[in-house]
Amino acid sequence: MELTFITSNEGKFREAEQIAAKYGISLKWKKMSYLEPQGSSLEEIASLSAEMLSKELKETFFIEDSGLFIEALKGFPGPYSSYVFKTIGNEGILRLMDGVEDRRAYFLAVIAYFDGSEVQTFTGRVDGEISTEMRGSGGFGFDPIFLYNGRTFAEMGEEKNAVSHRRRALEGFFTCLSDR
Ligand SMILES: O=c1nc[nH]c2c1ncn2[C@H]1C[C@H](O)[C@@H](COP(=O)(O)OP(=O)(O)OP(=O)(O)O)O1
Ligand SMILES: [Mg+2]
Repeated sequence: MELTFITSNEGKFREAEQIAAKYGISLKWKKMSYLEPQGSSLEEIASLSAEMLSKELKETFFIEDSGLFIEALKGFPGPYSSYVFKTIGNEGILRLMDGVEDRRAYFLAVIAYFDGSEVQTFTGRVDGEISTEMRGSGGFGFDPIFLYNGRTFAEMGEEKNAVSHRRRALEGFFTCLSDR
């Protein structure tokens, strides 16, 4: 089975491709950015984005909206993670967290799948902590500052795919497809 994944983010695509292969699914990368409406939750943003794209494209596809949510910062950067990463980046987040005791954070990924007639969403979450310094060279985005069981996602390499928010969201998606 082949599915089209629409994203401008190569890191997301590479990880999704590796995870899909474990389910015997191949992914076609439609590399493009798309309008992301402002929204209060990733679920809302992902489903609205997929609805808008479905009017434009006459094919089935899925997208993913994801983000880093930091408890001490009341969920920031959350739905604004892409913009925050491109502006202040990991260094900026570490500065905001300088001296903050509560390091709890989680990643969320929401897959929105358009099957030709409707949009369905699948959510994955992984809990961790914000490190006090950047560590590791693997992965992408906020991986160097996201600690999971003592290692950053950037230090975990492929092991990240076994526990990440992306793995958990895709697992729900692929399981639902196989039950159809
Ligand atoms: O596993 C991850 N490890 C580290 N950082 C991550 C991860 N997953 C999302 N992130 C961060 C970076 C990204 O820029 C933002 C998602 O923003 P998001 O709008 O979903 O993605 P994007 O703009 O990079 O690509 P696109 O919208 O074309 O799919 O959150
Ligand atoms: Mg985006």
